[in-house]
Amino acid sequence: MIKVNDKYALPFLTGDEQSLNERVAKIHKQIHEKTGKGNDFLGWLDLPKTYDKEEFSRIKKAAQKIRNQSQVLVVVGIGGSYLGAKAALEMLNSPFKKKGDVEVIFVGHQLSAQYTNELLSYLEDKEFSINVISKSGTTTEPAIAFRIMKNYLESRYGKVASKERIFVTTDQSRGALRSLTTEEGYESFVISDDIGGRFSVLTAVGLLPIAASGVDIDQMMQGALDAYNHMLSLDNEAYKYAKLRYRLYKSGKKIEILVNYEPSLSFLSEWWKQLFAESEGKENKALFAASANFSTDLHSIGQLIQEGERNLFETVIKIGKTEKDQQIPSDPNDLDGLNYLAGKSIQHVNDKAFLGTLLAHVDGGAPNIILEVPTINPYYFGYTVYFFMKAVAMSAYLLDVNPFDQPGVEAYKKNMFALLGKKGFEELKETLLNKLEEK
Ligand SMILES: O=P(O)(O)OC[C@H]1O[C@](O)(CO)[C@@H](O)[C@@H]1O
Repeated sequence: MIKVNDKYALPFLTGDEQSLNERVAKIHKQIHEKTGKGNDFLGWLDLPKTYDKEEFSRIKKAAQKIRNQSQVLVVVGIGGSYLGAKAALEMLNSPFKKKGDVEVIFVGHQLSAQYTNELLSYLEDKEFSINVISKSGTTTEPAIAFRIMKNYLESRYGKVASKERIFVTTDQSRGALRSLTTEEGYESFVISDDIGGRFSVLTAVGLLPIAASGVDIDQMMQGALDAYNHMLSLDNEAYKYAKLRYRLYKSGKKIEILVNYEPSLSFLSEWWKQLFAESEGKENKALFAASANFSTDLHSIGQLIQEGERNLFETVIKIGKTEKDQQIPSDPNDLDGLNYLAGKSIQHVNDKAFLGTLLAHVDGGAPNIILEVPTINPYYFGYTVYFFMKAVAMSAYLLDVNPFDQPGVEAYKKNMFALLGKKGFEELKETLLNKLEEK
C-alpha cells in the first residue's frame, strides 16, 4: 500500500486540525452518498469493483488483435484521453524499445504540424492500427489528428480493411465519433457518462493502449481494487495527503511540486497535474500543480526550491525498491575518486540523494510530504492512480469547488474557434481582432 509520511511537513503546519477533521468526515459522507457538487461524475469511485467485465475481456481481445496485426499503435487523444495511458506506458515499459514490442505513439495531444508530418513519414514502412479516444468526440486537437491518420490508414490499407484497424473509445451514444463509429462499424469501447476524462484511466481510455503495449491490466485493476478497499473508510492515506496539502495551502504555500527519483514516473506527474489542476483550479483558488524529476532537476530548479520564494512545498514519490539495479564497478586507478562507491548500487546512491535532498530542502524552508510506494509495477500503477483520484475529490471539496468540471478550459477554445472562422463565432472574432490591433 501507499503510506503518507508527514514527518517533514508537520513542523510547517498551522490551523486547527480538529475542525478540519470534522469537515473531512462530512465530505467523506458526501462523496460516498454522492451528494456533493458534481455528484453525477462519481462513476470512477466504485469502478475498481464494478467495472464491466465483459468489456474488459473485449479490451484484452482487441489489444491482442492490435499486437498481432501492428508494429505501431497510434493513439489519438488529449488531456484525460491521453495522459493516463501515457503515464502507464512510461512507468511500466522499458525506456528503450525492445524488438517485437508494439510501439505506442500518441498524436492529437497538441497541434504541431511538424510532429504530425514526421509521424506520417515514420509510419510509411510500418504496419499500424489506430485507437482514437475522445469522450466528447469533438475536441479539436484529436479530431484533426484522427481525420489525418484515418485518411492515411485508408490510403494504405483501403477503406474496408482499415475498419479492422480502427478502435474507437468514446461516449455511449453522443458525439461525432459515436455517429461515425455506428456508420462505419468500427470496434468501439465506452466512456461512461459519469466518468470525466481525467478520472478515466481505469476505463477503456487507458486500458486498451496499456494492454496493447503488453502491460498486465489484470494486475493494474487488482491494485486499483486494493486501493479502493483501503480507502473506503474515513481514516485513509488519500485523505491524509489531501489534508496535508490543504493545510499547507492555508498556511500560505501556493505551489506543490510532485517530485520523483525515477524518470519513468515523469508522465505520472503530467497525469497528476491535469487531475489536480483541472479539478481544483477554479474560483481563484488552488495550489499550482508543478512537477520535478530528481536528481535531474536538482541541477536546474533545485536552486529555486532550496532558496527561492518560500511559497512552495514538495510531495515526493519515494519508490521502495526498483525491480532492476546496477552495481558501480571498482577502478584500479580511481582517478575519478569514486572507489568509495565501488560495489554499491545506483539505487543506494539514489536513496542517499533522496535523503540528502529531503533534509536540505526542509532545512531551507520547503515542507516535504513523502508518498512511500513499494515498487514500480502494474499493480502499483493502478493503486497509485486510484489513491490520487480519491485524494483530489477530498482536496477539491475542502476548497469548496466542484472537483469534476472544467469550465475554464472553454475560454481558449472559443477564441480559437472565432479566430479560425467557425460559424457562430463571428461577433467574438471581431472583438478579438480589435483587441489584437489595440496598441
Ligand atoms: O476526451 P475529450 O472529450 O476529447 O476531452 C479531452 C480533454 O479535454 C478536456 O475536456 C478539457 O478540454 C479535458 O477535461 C479532457 O480530458
